[in-house]
Amino acid sequence: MPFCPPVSRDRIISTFPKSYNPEACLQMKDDWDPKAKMACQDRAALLQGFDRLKMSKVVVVGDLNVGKTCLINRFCKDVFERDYKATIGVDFEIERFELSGLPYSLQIWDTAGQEKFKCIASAYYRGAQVIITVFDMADIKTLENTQQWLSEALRENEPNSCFVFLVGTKRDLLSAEECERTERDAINIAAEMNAEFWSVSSKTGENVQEFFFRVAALAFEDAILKDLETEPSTAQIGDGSILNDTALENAQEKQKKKSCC
Ligand SMILES: Nc1nc2c(ncn2[C@@H]2O[C@H](COP(=O)(O)OP(=O)(O)OP(=O)(O)O)[C@@H](O)[C@H]2O)c(=O)[nH]1
Repeated sequence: MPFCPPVSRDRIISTFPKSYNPEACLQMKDDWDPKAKMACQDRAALLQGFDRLKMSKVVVVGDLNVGKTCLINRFCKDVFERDYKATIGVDFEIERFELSGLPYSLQIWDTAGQEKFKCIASAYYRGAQVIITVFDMADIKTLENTQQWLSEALRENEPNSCFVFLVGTKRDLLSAEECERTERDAINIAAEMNAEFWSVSSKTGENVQEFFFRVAALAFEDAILKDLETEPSTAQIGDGSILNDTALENAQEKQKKKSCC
């Protein structure tokens, strides 16, 4: 099995993360899908699915200056940069988690919002499991543009293959009333986009970790369920049947050969 260093304690997700607002969420449930849960509990499912389960691609899009880079940096590095530095083309971070006892990573792509870099950035939309469309809660025009950003990102991906999130940043700049009004508008747009809505501040860190944990949990569970659909042998193992030692050794042997190749 490939070497995998331990995940830091604050990236261990053991319970299913809640949505920000039940009016605009992608899943109402408060626990993992039972099938996915069983597959995770099974050591053989870990070994067989390791290659494909380890990483999901997340693409972050939205107008320039809305706070995409700050959102990613707050989560991945716990820093906030006050001065604006435009992203040139794309950049990415890899963030490692442990979910239900399994290692899992998000590859988070930060794309440029500036028009002149759009053609470079859009080349990286393909193969996304998650699309995060970002707007600035203090600049309502940027909310109106999110649907355009989403359709451009979706165009590069298979239909119904992506989870979509709509994230409002800079909530620290708004009064409670302004925040409520903007969130109401955003929830309506999220419904049209079939997206889950979150309202965050990268400056204060409010809701940032909760948001990315939610992204990781939904993408991870989806990856496991898709894996069970495409590989019936894994599904059988995931049914909870107890493996005997020979079956487990065979699975380990198979995994060794895969990593070797
Ligand atoms: N007050 C406040 N300012 C923020 C927040 N997030 C970002 N900013 C500021 O907004 C500006 C733009 O942030 P970026 O993260 O660079 O914006 P971007 O969307 O990545 O911009 P492009 O790279 O051009 O696409 C910076 O000056 C940040 O300091 C926030 O939550 N609160």
